[in-house]
Amino acid sequence: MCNGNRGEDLAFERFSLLFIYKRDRISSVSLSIFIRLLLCLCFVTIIGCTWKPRRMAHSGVHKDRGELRIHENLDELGTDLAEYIAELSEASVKERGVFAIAISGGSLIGLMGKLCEAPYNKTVDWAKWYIFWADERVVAKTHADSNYKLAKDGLLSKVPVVPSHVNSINDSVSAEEAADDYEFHVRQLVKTRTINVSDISDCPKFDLILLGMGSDGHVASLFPNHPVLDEKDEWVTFITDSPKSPPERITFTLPVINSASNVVVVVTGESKAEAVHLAIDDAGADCLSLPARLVQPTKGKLAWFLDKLAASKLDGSQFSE
Ligand SMILES: O=C1O[C@H](COP(=O)(O)O)[C@@H](O)[C@H](O)[C@H]1O
Repeated sequence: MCNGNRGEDLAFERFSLLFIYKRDRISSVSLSIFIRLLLCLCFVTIIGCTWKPRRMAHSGVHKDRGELRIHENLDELGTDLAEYIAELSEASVKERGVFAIAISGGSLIGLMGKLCEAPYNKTVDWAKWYIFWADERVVAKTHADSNYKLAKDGLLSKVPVVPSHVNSINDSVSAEEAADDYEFHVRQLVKTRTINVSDISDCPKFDLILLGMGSDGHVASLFPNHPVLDEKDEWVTFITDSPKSPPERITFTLPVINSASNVVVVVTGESKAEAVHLAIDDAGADCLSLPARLVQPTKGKLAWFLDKLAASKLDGSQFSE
């Protein structure tokens, strides 16, 4: 009898312990679920409060002229452009360990200004950037017309790029020599694959070439009806008769521009709306030789960053959302 009671007591004790264990386990599981739900809620609330929708007036893909990103105003264009460049930089650094970017002069530099601000000034891997110029005016680097000076004052001096990665032209020689010298320099960096090489020619394949466009449709220093538009062999050429001052310039040629992995053309303002229309829409035979229209990356991606004014003469029917 005595043993029977002891056995029942033990069984009851075990059952109670099991019950307490299960109850505690169930309550710790529900506590952890509750905490997770609470954290999710906090996260969603924080994101909800800080996220500002990127306002693009219109965005879509043109049937054969690349991606169109049309913005309400310059501020929104600048925000989108900074994010776009930062994403390309990250992808390129991940894939190749470096980011070889060629920039232009003019209004483009001001529109890249948000790259010097948070978060990009901290999050972009600036040490991996190798900077080149798609075109340069052959003037001293201290001259107000210098594309290098423009970029240095407006961008490069504000972010931690490595000075030896800034590949500017030799400004103490003639335009012809400066072009030869720059091409030689680019060739050395293609050999070491700091600049990638095209899969279908021996051309350099820049990770990104950023272009502006003049109201005459010029890009880099490739002006309408100029013989350098036909240059097929040189990577970098020169002109001494630029219709826009200063007359002496060096410029990447079309084969180099069209070999890039990414080409971005940034155009703003009503005065350029007609040239944008000719560069993008099917606007007859006249537009076919416009320099901006000759920008057609063979394998790379082309994107247009426009404000509403520059896009105001576009034929909307030619691109899809
Ligand atoms: O002369 C030049 O002009 C174009 C366009 O300049 P913008 O001020 O009208 O945007 C520029 O992209 C190029 O680099 C520059 O040399």
